[in-house]
Order: sequence, then C-alpha cells, then structure tokens
Amino acid sequence: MQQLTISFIGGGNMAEALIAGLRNAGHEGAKIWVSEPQQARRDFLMQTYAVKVSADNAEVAKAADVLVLAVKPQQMKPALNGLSAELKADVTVVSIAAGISSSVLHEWLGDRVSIVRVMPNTPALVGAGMSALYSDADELHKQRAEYVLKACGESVRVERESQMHAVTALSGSGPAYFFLMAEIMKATGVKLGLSEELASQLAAQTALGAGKMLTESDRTAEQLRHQVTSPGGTTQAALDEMYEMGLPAAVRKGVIAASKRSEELAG
Ligand SMILES: NC(=O)C1=CN([C@@H]2O[C@H](COP(=O)(O)OP(=O)(O)OC[C@H]3O[C@@H](n4cnc5c(N)ncnc54)[C@H](O)[C@@H]3O)[C@@H](O)[C@H]2O)C=CC1
Ligand SMILES: O=C(O)[C@@H]1CCC=N1
Repeated sequence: MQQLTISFIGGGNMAEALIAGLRNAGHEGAKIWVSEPQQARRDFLMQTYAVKVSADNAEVAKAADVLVLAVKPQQMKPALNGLSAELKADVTVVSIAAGISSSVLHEWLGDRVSIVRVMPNTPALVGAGMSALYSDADELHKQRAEYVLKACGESVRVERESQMHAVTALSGSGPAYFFLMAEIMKATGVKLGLSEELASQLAAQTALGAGKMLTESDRTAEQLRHQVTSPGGTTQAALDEMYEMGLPAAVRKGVIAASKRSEELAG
C-alpha cells in the first residue's frame, strides 16, 4: 500500500521523537518531510533519519497528506502564515502544540481543514510514547493521526477538548517529573558513596522496572508501593520522610500548575 506523506512544520525535540517512531515502524524516509529554519537541525534530521528537509514551510505543507504542527505554541501563528492555500483538500492537520485549541487553529488555517489535536510525549523516541488525541473531524483523520502515534507507543482518544489540559499535565509533561526523580536519586546515591555510573544505572533501571510493573501488572500503583514497603523497613523510612517534606502536595501542585499553564497558552 502507498504510504502517506507525513510532513512536519518544525523539526525540534518532539518532531524528532515522532519521526524516529515512524522510521522504526518502517515508514519510508522519502515519505517524511520536515521544514525547519535551523540549518544544523535540518542536516541532523536528514542524516539521522534519511527524511526530506526544507527551510520552506509552504513546500513541505503542499506535499502533506498528514501535516504535523510541531513548533512551540508561541511560534505557531507566524509558522502557519500563508499555508492554508497550499494544503491538499483532504489533508489531516495534527497539532501537537500545548494549549492551542482547534478553534484557534481553524481561525489560522481556515474552516475547511480537518484538525486533530494530539498531546504526545518524548518517550515516543524509544517507542514508549503515550499520546492522547481529540478531534471532531471524520474518523479517517483520527485514524491517520493514530497511524503516526501508534508507531511511537500507545494512543488514546479523549471525548472533550477541555481534557487536553489535564492530559498535557500528566503525560505530556510527565516524563520530566520522572526524570527529575531519577536525577535526585542519582545525585543522592553519589553523595552516599556510589560512582556516577552506578548511581545512574540503579536509578534508570529502577524507573524502567517500576514503569513496566505499572503497565503490565494488574495491581494499582498504591498496591505496588505497599508490596515494596516492609513495615519498619527502609522504604517506610524513606516514604515517611518524603511525606513529611510535602512530596505529595508538591507533585499535586506541580501537575495543576502544568494544566493551568496549558489553559493560559490557549489564550
Ligand atoms: N517536548 C515535549 O516533551 C513535548 C512538546 N509538545 C509540543 O510540541 C511542540 C514542539 O515542542 P518541542 O519539540 O519541545 O520544541 P523545539 O523548540 O524542540 O522544536 C520546535 C522547532 O520548531 C522550529 N521552528 C521555529 N519557528 C519555526 C517556523 N516558523 N517554522 C518552522 N519551524 C520553526 C525551531 O527551530 C525548533 O527546531 C510544542 O508546541 C510543544 O507544546 C507536546 C508534547 C510533548
Ligand atoms: O513543556 C511544554 O510546554 C511541552 C508540552 C508538554 C511537554 N512539553
């Protein structure tokens, strides 16, 4: 079957994660186009993933069956300037930008385009992405977006566009919360006398193992935590201190701040 041409406006971190997923899933490099103003970034993407690159958004948009908008929210309006007239009639526009609503995208691209809003995350780079999508466009367009997302991990649909703020706060930004935890664990391991290399390995493999248990076991996070926590033992000592220092409140407030920021970006 003929593969769709998937074009990216913006070739930054998140575009790269999706491109890596698509290439690993067997999507041809010649059927992936990326427009990106930075020459060094274009060269890197072309050399690493054998994709087509350009500095011209219109050229890339024109070729697209699926057009992925992968610039920062603040960069979106200028990036889309003049693109509307270039698009194929049945193009699927997939926006991964935090905050920007479908109605704002329709204002910038016109009413006739089919828009799918998606919130992916960077673990897409290693095939372990978590994406959520919202769209009121036809099923075909949702399925095209899912084709991209499922090449990079799991994908779910949400029923209301307003839920995208919470999705962004959980899975979009979420990898950073776990990375911060790994950073702190590693640094503390070093303070306690481990080498950098060993402390990194212990933190990373523990994160992987905990993640696999969360996704593969039929137990809840709370049940899995109880399994590790022997009464009066080391884990209990750690968790008591973390609660005492306000870790749950800090995480709760952080997630809410991310959701609020997503609402602010929506304008
Ligand atoms: N990084 C992440 O974990 C996630 C990011 N997102 C969303 O993905 C989008 C991109 O984020 P990142 O990849 O992190 O940003 P990034 O800054 O790494 O990538 C943006 C790229 O767009 C390019 N660019 C700037 N102006 C442009 C223009 N006018 N035309 C074409 N390209 C242009 C930049 O040179 C840059 O390479 C954002 O809207 C963000 O909300 C969504 C989910 C997760
Ligand atoms: O930090 C951000 O705004 C983007 C959206 C979700 C993850 N990164």
